Amino acid sequence: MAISCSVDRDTPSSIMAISLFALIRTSTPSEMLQQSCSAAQTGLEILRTRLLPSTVIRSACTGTLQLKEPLNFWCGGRVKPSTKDARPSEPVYEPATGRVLCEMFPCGPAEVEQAVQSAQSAFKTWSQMSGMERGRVMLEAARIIREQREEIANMEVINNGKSIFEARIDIDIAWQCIEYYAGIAGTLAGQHVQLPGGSFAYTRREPLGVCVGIGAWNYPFQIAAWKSAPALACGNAMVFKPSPMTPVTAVILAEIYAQAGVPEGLFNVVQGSAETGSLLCLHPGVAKVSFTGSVPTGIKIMEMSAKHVKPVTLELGGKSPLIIFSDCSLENAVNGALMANFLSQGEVCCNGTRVFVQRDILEPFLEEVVKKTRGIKIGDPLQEGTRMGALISKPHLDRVLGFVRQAKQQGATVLCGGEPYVSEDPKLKSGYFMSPCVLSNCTDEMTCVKEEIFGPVMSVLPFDTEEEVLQRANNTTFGLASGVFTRDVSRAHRMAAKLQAGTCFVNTYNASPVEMPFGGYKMSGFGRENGTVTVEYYSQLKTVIMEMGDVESPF
Ligand SMILES: NC(=O)c1ccc[n+]([C@@H]2O[C@H](COP(=O)([O-])OP(=O)(O)OC[C@H]3O[C@@H](n4cnc5c(N)ncnc54)[C@H](O)[C@@H]3O)[C@@H](O)[C@H]2O)c1
Ligand SMILES: C[N+](C)(C)CCCC=O
Repeated sequence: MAISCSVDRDTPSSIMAISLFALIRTSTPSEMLQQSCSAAQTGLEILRTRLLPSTVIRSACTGTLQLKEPLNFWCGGRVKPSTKDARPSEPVYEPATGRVLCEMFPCGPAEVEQAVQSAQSAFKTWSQMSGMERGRVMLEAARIIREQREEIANMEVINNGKSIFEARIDIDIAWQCIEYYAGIAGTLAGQHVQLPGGSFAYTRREPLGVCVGIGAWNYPFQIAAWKSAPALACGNAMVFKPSPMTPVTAVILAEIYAQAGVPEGLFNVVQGSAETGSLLCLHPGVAKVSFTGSVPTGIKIMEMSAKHVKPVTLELGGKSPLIIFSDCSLENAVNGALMANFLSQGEVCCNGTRVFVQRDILEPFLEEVVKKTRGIKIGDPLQEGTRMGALISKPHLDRVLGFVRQAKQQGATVLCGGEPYVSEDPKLKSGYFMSPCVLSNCTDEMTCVKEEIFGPVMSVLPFDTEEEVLQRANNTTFGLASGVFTRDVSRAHRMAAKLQAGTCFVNTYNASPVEMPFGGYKMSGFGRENGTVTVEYYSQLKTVIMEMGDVESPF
């Protein structure tokens, strides 16, 4: 650890102006290679950086980091913001402290054009490589992520607010995803079909071209990996737009791909909000849009993509049911309910926030779940013992607290939490923390039971019979995930078959193996991420028909 946390603890009022480049580059800024992009004449300064070996800073402290480096990335390097026609920068906050971490410069039409051109240029090379060749480069990217796991996880924590414990898992899932699709790249193949008279036909699995990825803020690095890994494995290039609230780690992924040896411009990052995202969706040079975010934005993405008949993948929100039968292991069910509600401060799309509990075990369930929820350690997300960090922003925190207030007004009982959490640590006093909340006496009509809260709020609802709970669980426009706790195997399969959701967790919740497809039913979206099926969403099939004889014509 070249600069340790103790430096800051000794001088708590000082801000260590550590640059992100200091974390990941091998040279000083003056030594940095600065080139103009050969792919697109950007007229902007492209800064090519390389990741540091493990002797560099392994961690930064909460409340110390300031990032100065450009966050846009194309033509193989970070791109300095334009001096003319620049859009005003937007502050990016560190959720645990409320401090400004960096400034994000949104991309306008000119920058989006450059990024798309950069991707188009790289696509020409990448799409002509064999799957094995592509897979080898991706394996190297996965290896670098493993090597830089701690640095990337720290960055994720500082930018997103989740605990370091969880961020490490997110980074692991990201490299596993890239490794998985690296393996699949070499297996991509068409089909050969014999036709009459010695003629034959075959299919070619071809890439789509430049794919756009648009991400949400809850899993910034993981979402960038989930979209880029299958896209790149299939031979596509990508322009990725992270959420404006979490712009930091997608750029690190871009640097890692570059260091691993992808062609310059293969994976690009453009920063910005709705305007930048719209420019990407409407760009005629973009072949596909993969979106993760809310339902209302997903609808707009689909509308915009329709203009050029672009295929879309939509990973949207949810209000998933978790159904706990009285024949379950109560201890596992309580742990499952916590996993289903309080990971990443409850900011998880597939969370099982409608917890249906069979009436005869309602009381012991509530007693245990409240006891364990009260024991969740909230605090500095970079501390090892912390299990709940800060929510993403002050407006989002206020919104989540508003849902709790409204639930009380509508008759729910707050059994624990649901309050702003103020840490004794002075540096966290302006952070966006709240205590995890369990609501009882909920009914299906309450807002807290119907709407996605995207915060640490669990609504508990009693039920009596299997038929009744199935009907209530499916009575929603969402369909992302579902969960069942029972020891009855037949019932488990019956429920899994009848629940209208893209995933059903049985006697667990929020497990996320990269081998398994993830995605929604109903308004939670369509298309899938992870698993072999995702190849279908990032490639197209061409049929080639070969006549070996003469052409028989009726004319
Ligand atoms: N199903 C999944 O895999 C999944 C995963 C994570 C989050 N989510 C969902 O995401 C939501 C929370 O994330 P959020 O608040 O960032 O969502 P959001 O819809 O506000 O934004 C998502 C992304 O879309 C961009 N965007 C916003 N308006 C746009 C427009 N008009 N055109 C193009 N891009 C636009 C944003 O800048 C951001 O990058 C929740 O509903 C959650 O359930 C779903
Ligand atoms: C990795 N999890 C926990 C399954 C979350 C997937 C992304 C949803 O927000």
